[in-house]
Amino acid sequence: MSANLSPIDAAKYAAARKACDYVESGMKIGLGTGSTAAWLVRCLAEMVREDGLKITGVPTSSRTAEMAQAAGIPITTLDEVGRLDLTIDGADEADGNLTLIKGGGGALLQEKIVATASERMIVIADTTKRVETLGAFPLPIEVVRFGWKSTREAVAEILSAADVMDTKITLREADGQPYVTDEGHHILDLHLGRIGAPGRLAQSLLSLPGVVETGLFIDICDVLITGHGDGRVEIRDLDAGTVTEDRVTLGADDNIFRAL
Ligand SMILES: O=C[C@H](O)[C@H](O)[C@H](O)COP(=O)(O)O
Repeated sequence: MSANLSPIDAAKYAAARKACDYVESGMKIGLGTGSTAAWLVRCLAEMVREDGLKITGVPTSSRTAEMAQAAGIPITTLDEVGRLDLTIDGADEADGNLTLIKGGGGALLQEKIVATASERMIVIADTTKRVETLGAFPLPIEVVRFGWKSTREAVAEILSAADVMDTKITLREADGQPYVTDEGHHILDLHLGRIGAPGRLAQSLLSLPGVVETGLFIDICDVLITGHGDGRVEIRDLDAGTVTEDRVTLGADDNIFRAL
């Protein structure tokens, strides 16, 4: 390999590079947020620069917007384009039905809006994200700042009756302060251990007025591309009902590694 990528970064890169096979000139693409999505932005930027790929990106966070802009990917807003061809994003966990936990990076609300405005959503991940049952990763929920403590109490009540293993709730912080999302909300992280019924839990949480959105993505993701550190990728396509394997060459793309 041309750069000293850790196996986890190589896996993320492999998944992101494979996802680029689904991108065609002229497409409007939702650009995800996080360290895996950052690889996608680098790969797409390279295709724009070197292959003349013509795409318009709709970023799912201010961080991704800055990165895409700096990398030379033309970006616009969701309101400008309305509907997208494809969104490619990372995830914190994905189960066999491609139900996801997202929001580890705090961008779940914009990510869900962009993904649901897309014809297709592809999730790119390393193998650590693939789980049998969701819930080992704390479930982020975005809550309105006003009265967030009351919302936390109401969430605790819901959890006490839910099919989960643990019920601890923490307010996400950044630099010792409550974290504020791009949309001006707080995030509560729900440490549940195991989520037995994701759909029911999401519905109950969304019934609370202070809860804006949950990090549970249900029936949104169409394709999961899981990358391995040696360049192997597994492509699980729900629509096609197929699981296929492929390999991404690591090290052939010097420019992308130099751009790190
Ligand atoms: O809010 C952040 C997003 O949902 C990310 O896509 C998710 O946290 C995965 O991030 P990473 O690729 O850095 O593990």
